[in-house]
Amino acid sequence: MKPVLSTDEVVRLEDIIEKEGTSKAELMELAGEFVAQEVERLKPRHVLILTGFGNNGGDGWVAADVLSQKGISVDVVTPVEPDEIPAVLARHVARRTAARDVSLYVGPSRDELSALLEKADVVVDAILGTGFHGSLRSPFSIWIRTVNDASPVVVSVDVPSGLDARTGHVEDDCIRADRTVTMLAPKIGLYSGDGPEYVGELVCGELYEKMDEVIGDVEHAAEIVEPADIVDYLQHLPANVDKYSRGSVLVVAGSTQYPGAAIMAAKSAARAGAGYVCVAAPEPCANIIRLALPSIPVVGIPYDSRGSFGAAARSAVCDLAKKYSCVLCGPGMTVSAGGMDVALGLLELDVPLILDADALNCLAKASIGGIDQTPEMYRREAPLIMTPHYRELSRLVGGDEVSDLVSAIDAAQKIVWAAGSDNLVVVAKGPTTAVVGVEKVLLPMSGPASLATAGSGDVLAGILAGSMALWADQVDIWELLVSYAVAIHSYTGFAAAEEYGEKSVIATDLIDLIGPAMHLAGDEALRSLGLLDGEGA
Ligand SMILES: NC(=O)C1=CN([C@@H]2O[C@H](COP(=O)(O)OP(=O)(O)OC[C@H]3O[C@@H](n4cnc5c(N)ncnc54)[C@H](O)[C@@H]3O)[C@@H](O)[C@H]2O)[C@H](O)CC1
Ligand SMILES: [K+]
Repeated sequence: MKPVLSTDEVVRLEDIIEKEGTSKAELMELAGEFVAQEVERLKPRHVLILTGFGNNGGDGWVAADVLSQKGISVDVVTPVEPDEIPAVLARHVARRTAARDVSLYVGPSRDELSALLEKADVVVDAILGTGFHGSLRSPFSIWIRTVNDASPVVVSVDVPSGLDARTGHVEDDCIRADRTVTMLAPKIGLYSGDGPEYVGELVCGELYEKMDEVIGDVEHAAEIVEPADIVDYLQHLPANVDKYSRGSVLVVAGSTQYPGAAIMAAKSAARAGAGYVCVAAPEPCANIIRLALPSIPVVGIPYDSRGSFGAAARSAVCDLAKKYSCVLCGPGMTVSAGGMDVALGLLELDVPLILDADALNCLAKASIGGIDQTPEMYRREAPLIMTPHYRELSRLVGGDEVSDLVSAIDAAQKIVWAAGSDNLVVVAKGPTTAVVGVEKVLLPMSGPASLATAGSGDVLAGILAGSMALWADQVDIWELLVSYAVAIHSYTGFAAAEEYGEKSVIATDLIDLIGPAMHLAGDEALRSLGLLDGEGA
């Protein structure tokens, strides 16, 4: 797994590295050399480097120096003369570079900048890095707009200028990078909010050769889950399995209004590997589900006047639930008094439980001021996975704004820290999904935008349930198994987009692609471990 840091932790890491004997000036030299190396790979004849007032600019000045010494023609744009640059380290490297064979442009007009952009093969954006917050001031606001209008090939240093590296928020404009070369470790803002839209391809220059020895000394905002990390869950089934040893899932879901959600979740659980799946649904919609899923038994449950779970549903569901390896509750069940009772009843049982969709909305309704204010409601021994999207997550914590990855992680941590259990995981679903446990925040591979379609969450919940049933006995870190399920869901999105077209994917398409998605994930894992060459087995 690859660590992702907050900007505060990057500063702490730099201090630790300095204590170990590598100064910040040396880090800037290494950063600039790394940028130059990445730019050189694009084989430019003419490079334009835009620098700011701070150390991000310093990295750009070093890159200018290195590239010019390699015989590449380099123009450097700076807001002030090198002697007037306020940041000490950046001023030092700017003075040095200015004395070399580079062309300097101090505070160019918009037209002058446009002319420089026109002759550049590659533009290096070293205007603003982790020190940038708030709204853009002149001249950078104008520079950034001019660059984006010209749309050249852009390599951003550390962070695309204009992006707040703490949150991923873009207030005004932001450089649209083709590639972002980030230093030491990726910053959380590159994955949050507007970040993914501007970052382009992300490359990390670790710079410090003994990174492994120091990276554990700082807190990680999150960790990226790589294909090799989930390889354990991609193994073949042992030859001696039977349908019970593969694990069983009870899907507590559906209503007259939404029988389809129960159908999609149950079928996905079966496709994800569970040996036996059963649906418990309000009686009036049970037959529709039976017709759609001939291989899956459906138990009719007492219902209310709207065709949702009714007053007697709790005991019927809980009696059944005890017999399964894992229970998924929520898809399509609507928010009703009976549904609320069912969700609260399942929380009291000693069975691995996934709460999704309306089960979470029921929970939010049953608590005052957020579930984190009443952790006893969900404190339990058996594993509990909650899978809210950002809006459901906001409701769960009493209405806090959840609008991006950073605020989603904060909200999810409130929930898991209140209970303090290793067996509790919140999957904060969004453009970048975070898997949040007490100790770890994992970022599994994100899927394509095609996954943002109605019913996609029901498929994910089913994949998660099927995976839990199959692997429950062998799990060390629940966050990792959950990340595996999220990654498989992402792969179904890529496979479906390829087959049906990006905009045309509907949730039911994803279900039959769960198997192929596992193959894709398996191939990728083996390839990254060096056990598979080329396009696949
Ligand atoms: N961490 C590392 O691995 C290394 C990082 N390096 C680079 O240093 C920058 C961070 O440098 P810093 O000087 O702290 O900040 P910036 O260069 O990002 O910018 C500060 C500069 O920006 C101006 N500014 C701030 N807000 C605004 C605004 N709203 N509008 C306009 N201008 C603004 C302000 O004047 C400040 O002076 C990091 O990103 C890396 O690229 C090192 O090189 C070594 C390794
Ligand atoms: K930058």
